[in-house]
Amino acid sequence: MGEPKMVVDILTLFPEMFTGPFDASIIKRAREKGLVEINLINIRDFSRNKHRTVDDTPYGGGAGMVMAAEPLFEAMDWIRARRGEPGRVILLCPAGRPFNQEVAAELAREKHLVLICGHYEGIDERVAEHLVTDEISIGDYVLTGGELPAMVVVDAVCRLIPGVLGERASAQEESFADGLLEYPHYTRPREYRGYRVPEVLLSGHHEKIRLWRRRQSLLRTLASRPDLLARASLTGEDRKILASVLEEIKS
Ligand SMILES: Nc1nonc1C(=O)N[C@@H]1CC[C@H](O)C1
Repeated sequence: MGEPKMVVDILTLFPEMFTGPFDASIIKRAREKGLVEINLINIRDFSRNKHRTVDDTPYGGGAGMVMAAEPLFEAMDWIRARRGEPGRVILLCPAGRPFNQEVAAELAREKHLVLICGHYEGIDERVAEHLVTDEISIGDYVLTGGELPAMVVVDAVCRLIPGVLGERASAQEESFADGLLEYPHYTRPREYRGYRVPEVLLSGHHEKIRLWRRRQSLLRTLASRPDLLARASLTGEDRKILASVLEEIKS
């Protein structure tokens, strides 16, 4: 097995949270194929006191606990000693850059990512100031820890690594790559409880099917995410399809 295409070191207090998602399906296969190496590193192993504490009360008072800097600095020293300077050191937090497909594609080009999963009220600011290169948020809500966000980021990034999805990469990538939502998918049977598959998909007419799918992507994006449509890279054909859709709506 050659060098993995990507190494992800995850600093977490709960490594056991990751066994399920990373030992199944596509991520599992990517690891077995040696396309990605995921190392779960327990922050508590780098605590330098006999009670193995990793948090403490906040300076300035206030409720809750703060994750201490020392174990994270020590863990980063250990990572650097083993594998050199990571490409990115990512802190998952609500204040971070909103995670999306573009960010996933950017991270998928890196050789070595470190993800830091926070807990408690937050992490000593010296970690963000002196260790972190990127703060990323998976959405505007507050979770109990950074582990689920880390799984989301790893999932979205790993599937973009060449060879992970194999030949199945196509459709989802194409549609999101140009910023549109996916067209609807159908499989056997042709009719189920009276619900039929659109005739065009049974026609074997590839050009009609391509056009129908593109129209569906445009319609869905227009209806659910007009903001994406405004930013999407549309072709002349797309604009014609949209014009005809808007005509139909008006009539
Ligand atoms: N939304 C998010 N996207 O990334 N991370 C989060 C998030 O809610 N993190 C928690 C906040 C306090 C605790 O430290 C962990």
